[in-house]
Amino acid sequence: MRVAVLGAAGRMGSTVCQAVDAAADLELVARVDVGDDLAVVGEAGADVAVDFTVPSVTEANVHTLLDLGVHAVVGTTGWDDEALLRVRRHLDRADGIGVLVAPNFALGAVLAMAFAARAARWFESVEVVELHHPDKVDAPSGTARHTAEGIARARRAAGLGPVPDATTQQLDGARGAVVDGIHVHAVRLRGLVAHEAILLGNPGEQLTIRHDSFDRTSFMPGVLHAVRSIGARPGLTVGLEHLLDLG
Ligand SMILES: NC(=O)c1ccc[n+]([C@@H]2O[C@H](COP(=O)([O-])OP(=O)(O)OC[C@H]3O[C@@H](n4cnc5c(N)ncnc54)[C@H](O)[C@@H]3O)[C@@H](O)[C@H]2O)c1
Ligand SMILES: O=C(O)C1=N[C@H](C(=O)O)CCC1
Repeated sequence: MRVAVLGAAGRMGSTVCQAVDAAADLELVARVDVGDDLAVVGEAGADVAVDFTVPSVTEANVHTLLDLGVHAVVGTTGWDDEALLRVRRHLDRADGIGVLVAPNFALGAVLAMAFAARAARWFESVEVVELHHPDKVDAPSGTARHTAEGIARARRAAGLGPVPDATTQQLDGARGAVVDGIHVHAVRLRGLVAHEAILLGNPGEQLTIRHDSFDRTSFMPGVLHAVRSIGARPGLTVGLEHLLDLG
């Protein structure tokens, strides 16, 4: 399978290039970064392109890949519902092409999100804390947003109301961001890579579900699994969990 990497000079993109190069069944045919014409992806005959660029350009990259007839595995975060809908509509005109947008490719992170959604209905309170390196451009993380959305969906399905919060006087930002009614807090600290803790609270107890990525190699098995799988998944898929049999 022929693979192109967009954002190839970046922290994730360079790691993906190494992982693809090391895979016997995959061939790295194009490394794309700022200033490069995406046409090279088609000229190189890529079957799949992996996008680890920046939030401001990733949607445009995906539309170009669809025009080239290339499947896309997208790890870049910052996606909102409107952008996903535009890609979904473009896919209606791109027969057989698959796009996966996944905020986190680490198996442990995907499991942590699934565990949090399963636990959510049993707890009065839930908040999400994400912790990353200070070179990250977006906050909160795509993983935290996806986590909060899954928790909120589970709480709604169980008929739960809003999480309790008596705050009426605060400094701006003190309660973090709010994603679907779930408070999300972002820490940026030198020495960190990617970490998330989901805090679920009831009278007299707390359940903490935590995932840590200490190295970007943690994301690679998920990325390669997606590269190998996307050709059989036409349309838009959001979240690596849909490519895993989590039971
Ligand atoms: N899904 C996951 O598992 C996962 C894991 C880590 C990071 N991420 C996300 O991936 C993205 C990249 O993270 P990073 O740490 O590698 O960032 P980075 O800044 O190290 O890398 C981004 C790369 O994209 C390049 N780039 C910018 N504009 C471009 C364009 N128009 N075309 C091609 N390349 C372009 C930059 O020059 C840079 O080399 C972020 O959105 C981050 O949140 C996702
Ligand atoms: O390093 C980053 O940037 C990461 N971004 C993703 C996110 O925003 O959730 C995944 C974790 C690492």
